[in-house]
Amino acid sequence: MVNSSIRHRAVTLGLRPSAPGSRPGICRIYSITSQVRCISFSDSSRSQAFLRPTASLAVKKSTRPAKMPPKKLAANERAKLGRPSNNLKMGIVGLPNVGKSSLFNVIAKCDLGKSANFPYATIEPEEARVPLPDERFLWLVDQYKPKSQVPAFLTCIDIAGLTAGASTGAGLGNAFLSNVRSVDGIFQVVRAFDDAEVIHVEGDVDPLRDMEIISTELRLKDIEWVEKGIEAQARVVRGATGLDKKRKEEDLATMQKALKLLQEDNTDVRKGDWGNKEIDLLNDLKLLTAKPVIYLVNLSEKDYVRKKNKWLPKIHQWIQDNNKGDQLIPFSVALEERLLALGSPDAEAEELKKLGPNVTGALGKITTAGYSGLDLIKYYTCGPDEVRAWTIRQGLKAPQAAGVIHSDFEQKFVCGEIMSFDDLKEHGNEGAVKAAGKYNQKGKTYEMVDGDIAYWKAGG
Ligand SMILES: Nc1ncnc2c1ncn2[C@@H]1O[C@H](COP(=O)(O)OP(=O)(O)OP(=O)(O)O)[C@@H](O)[C@H]1O
Ligand SMILES: [Mg+2]
Repeated sequence: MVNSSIRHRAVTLGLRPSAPGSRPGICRIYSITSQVRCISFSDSSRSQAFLRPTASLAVKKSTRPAKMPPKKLAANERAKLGRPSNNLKMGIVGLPNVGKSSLFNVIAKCDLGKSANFPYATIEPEEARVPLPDERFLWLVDQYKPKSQVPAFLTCIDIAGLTAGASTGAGLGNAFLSNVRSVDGIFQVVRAFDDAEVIHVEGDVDPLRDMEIISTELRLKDIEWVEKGIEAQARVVRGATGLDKKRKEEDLATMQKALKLLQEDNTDVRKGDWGNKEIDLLNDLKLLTAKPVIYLVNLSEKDYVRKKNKWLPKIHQWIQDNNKGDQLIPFSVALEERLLALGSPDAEAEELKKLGPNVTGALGKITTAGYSGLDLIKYYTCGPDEVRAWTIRQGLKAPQAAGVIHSDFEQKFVCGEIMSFDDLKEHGNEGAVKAAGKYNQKGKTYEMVDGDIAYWKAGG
C-alpha cells in the first residue's frame, strides 16, 4: 500500500512526488519545490553550464544551515573535525589585494565580490553557491531527460583581507577572523603575480612571507581562544565532582594538548593526532587552524600558461614543511577573467586551444577540491521529473542521507534501493542493473558511497 501519510504530509508541506507512478509500498523521492533552485540549460552550452551559473545563484550573506542531528559513533568509527553538516562553506582568505574577490567573482560568475585595486576593498563577506562540474550528473541528465536538473553546489564566501597583527585587532582583524571562524574550510589565496600597478600591503611580492603571516595570525587567534578556554575549564574542573570531574579534566587535557601543538610545535590543530572524544571537544571550540586549507596560488596569465613561476617550488616546499599534505592549486585570476569576458564556453575553449595544447581553466579544479576538502560527496536521485545531486558528508549512513531531502525520510526510514552510477553506466538502464543483481536494498547501517543513485522507502 502506498504510504498515504507521508504522501499527504509531503503535499501539505508543499512537496511533490518527483517520479510519477510510484510503486505500491514505495514512497518515491519528493522534491521540496519551494527550496529547490532549478536551472535549465540549452543543449549546446550544457556541458559547461555548471561552471556558469547566473548571478542570481549568488546570494548575499549566509542562508540557514541544514543542521544534522548529532550521531553516536560506533566503536570502530572515527570522529571528524568540523561541523557535522551537509551545508558546509569554503571561505576565501588571504592578505589584502591578492585577488580574493576577483576569484570569488569568476568562480561565482557574478560581480558581488568587491574587487578593486586597493587593499580592504572587501569588508562585508559575500556568499555564493557555485555549481560543481560533474560529468556523472551530465550523463544522468542525458539518460533521464528530466524536466528539471539540480547539480551539487559548493558554497563560497569572499572574506576581507587579513594583515599581520589581525589576531590582536589590526585592520579590523577581529571582525575578519570571526568571518573565518564561521566557514568550514579555507581557500587561501596567495599572490605570486608581479604587477607594479597592484599594491602589496607588505611592499613587495613574497608568497612565503604572506603564507607565514596568515598562518601566524590564525594560530595566534587559536592560542588566545584555547587559553581562554583553559582558564574557564579549570574553573569548571574545580567545581566538579566524581565522574563528571574526570570528564571535565579530560576536556581540559585536550585543550592543553591543542595549546602545546599550536604554541610549542608550531602546528595547526588539524595536523594533530586526535581521538574521538578530543575531536568532539575541538569541534565545540571551532578553532581556525582545525579547518582544511587549500592553497590557491594566483599567477600572471603568462606564468600560468607556461606552468612556471619562481615561487611555485618554494610554496610547495613551505607547505611540505609547515602543513604537509595540504593541496596547492595554481590559477590565474587574470586569465579566468579574460575567459569569462569572452561570454561563451565555445569561445573560451577556442581561446584555451590558442594558448597551448594542455591549457585549461582552473575553476572547476578549485571548486572540486573545495568540495572534497570539506569531505563532501554526492548521491543522486533520478526520475523523469528531476535529476538531482544531493550533497552529504562522507561517512553518512543511508537514513541521514535520505534526511537531507526531508526529515521524514530519515525519521520514517525503511530502506533505500541503491545502485551505483558506475553500474548504471555499464549496464545502460535500471532494468539491466537489476537483472545483473546490482540494484539492492540497503538498510539503516548502509554507508553512502559517492555516486550512489538512491530511491528511498519510508514508512508511516
Ligand atoms: N593574477 C593577477 N594578475 C594581475 N592582477 C591581478 C591578478 N589577480 C588579481 N589582480 C588584481 O588585483 C587587484 C586586487 O584584487 P581583489 O580586489 O580581487 O583583491 P582582494 O584580495 O579581494 O582584496 P581585498 O582584501 O582588499 O578585498 C585587482 O585590481 C585585480 O584585478
Ligand atoms: Mg576583496
